[in-house]
Amino acid sequence: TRTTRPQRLLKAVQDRAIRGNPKSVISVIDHYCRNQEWAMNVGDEKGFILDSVVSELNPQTVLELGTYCGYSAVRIGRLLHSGARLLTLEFNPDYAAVAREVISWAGLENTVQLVEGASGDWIPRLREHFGIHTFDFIFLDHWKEGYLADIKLLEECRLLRKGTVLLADNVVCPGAPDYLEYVRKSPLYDSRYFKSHLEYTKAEDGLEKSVYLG
Ligand SMILES: O=C(NCCNC(=O)c1cc(-c2ccc(F)cc2)cc(O)c1O)c1cc(O)ncn1
Ligand SMILES: [Mg+2]
Repeated sequence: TRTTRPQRLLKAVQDRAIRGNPKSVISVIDHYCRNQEWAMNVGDEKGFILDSVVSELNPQTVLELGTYCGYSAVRIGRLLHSGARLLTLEFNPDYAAVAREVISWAGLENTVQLVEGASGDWIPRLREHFGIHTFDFIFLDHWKEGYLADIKLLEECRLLRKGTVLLADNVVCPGAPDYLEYVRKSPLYDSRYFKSHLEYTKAEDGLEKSVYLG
């Protein structure tokens, strides 16, 4: 049977990227998705904004919702200082299998931990299962319809603290209107939109950065 898009992306990484070199994994994926086959990675343009938010924050505990092929896990993981950890949740087992290989090829298996399952099931168990108190940084890039429910769950589970930064991908395309309305209206958040483009295209998209005020 035919290979899947994530499997073809992984083959490009294994054929073309340097093992243990996150920068080369990122550039191979971006070149492949721009020139051969589009894929829903956050990409280089929005990735540059993601990099600047992470670098400025220098977080110790990071949560990513929606791993897909592991591109943003590698982007974030490469910037974390020793001792810092990224926990990334992926529901789709086929995506998770590819992402584990991409994260390992980048040499980030000790920094990035991939957990398979639904975010709604895992969020209430993160504290007792992984000994996490609160997150410094959260990147939302999974089901767009799930963004709002999941941040409300994170609030309920007291996994946010004063100053926790949430960065949400695709708030314009495909869009997350209920999430945007909530973070922009709620007194619990200070929110700002970073205008950009849908990965590897000219269509508008952007990232919403929301600081939890607690
Ligand atoms: O779809 C699941 N995850 C991907 C979420 N991400 C996206 O959907 C996504 C989509 C797009 C996108 C934009 C324009 C377009 F024309 C087509 C797709 C871009 C992005 O940057 C994304 O991040 C999923 C499945 C499942 O069974 N269980 C849990 N999650
Ligand atoms: Mg996305």
